Amino acid sequence: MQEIPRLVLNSKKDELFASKQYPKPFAFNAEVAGVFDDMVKRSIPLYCDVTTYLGDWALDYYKAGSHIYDIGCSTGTTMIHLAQRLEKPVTFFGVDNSSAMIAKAEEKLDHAPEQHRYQLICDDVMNVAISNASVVIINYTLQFLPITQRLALLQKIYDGLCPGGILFVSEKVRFDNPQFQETSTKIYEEFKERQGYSRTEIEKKKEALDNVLIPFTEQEHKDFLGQAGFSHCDSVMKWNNFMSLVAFKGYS
Ligand SMILES: Nc1ncnc2c1ncn2[C@@H]1O[C@H](C[S@+](CC[C@H]([NH3+])C(=O)[O-])CC(=O)[O-])[C@@H](O)[C@H]1O
Ligand SMILES: O=C(O)C(=O)Cc1ccccc1
Repeated sequence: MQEIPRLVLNSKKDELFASKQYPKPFAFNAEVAGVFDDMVKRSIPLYCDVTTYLGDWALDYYKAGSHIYDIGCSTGTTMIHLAQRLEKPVTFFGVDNSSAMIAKAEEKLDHAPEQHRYQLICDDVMNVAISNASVVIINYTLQFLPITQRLALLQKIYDGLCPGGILFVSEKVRFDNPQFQETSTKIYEEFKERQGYSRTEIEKKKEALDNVLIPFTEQEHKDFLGQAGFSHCDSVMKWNNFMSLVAFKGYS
């Protein structure tokens, strides 16, 4: 059994929405990149657990010499974590359209293990070719893409995966039932308060994210993954309104 390394998280404290100047609408600019590691750790329930857990899945499905894509790689936390755990050599592709995030990822990858190759691509994922992939990760990123692009992206990922490869998807999700949606929102906001965010910070970020982060329901994710061609998919982790799914590309 493998020891799990600690995640490399190093940013300033996120106090963006406590200040007068904050990104509205929300954008992945230099200010956000500068506090991002703290922001995700305190805003996404089980963020560290999900990241180490996807490593457990990757270990079972990755192939030597294949490509591993992290779509919406932000500051490179997932890539460096995987790189530390995968022994056979692979090529990592970190894709993000925020130059501020890519700059942070470059710094983090300075200390990455040497058996792998790393390529950071600063571009919209819709412009990036995907090929020879054994594992593709898209964590908390599909939710920021225009809904009209989401199926096309999943199809492109499917086409770029080798048979037997997996896609690991994590997202904030919405509940169909309005009462469940209301309760889960309340529970999520209490989670944020326990993480040290004030009511004002929570409200201001919520406004900034309106129409920027558009969550699907669990069923919508499963439908889209099926339509994209995946032979099966399942939810593998869920906390209230955040979840992870794994989709498998079959051999036929
Ligand atoms: N069209 C796009 N093309 C490329 N990148 C994009 C696009 N839209 C948004 N992004 C990028 O997707 C990332 C989403 S954050 C991912 C966290 C990471 N996965 C993590 O597990 O640490 C999630 C969050 O902040 O909630 C940002 O860095 C955007 O710049
Ligand atoms: O959905 C929210 O309210 C969040 O705060 C999630 C989030 C985390 C990091 C960047 C953007 C959104």
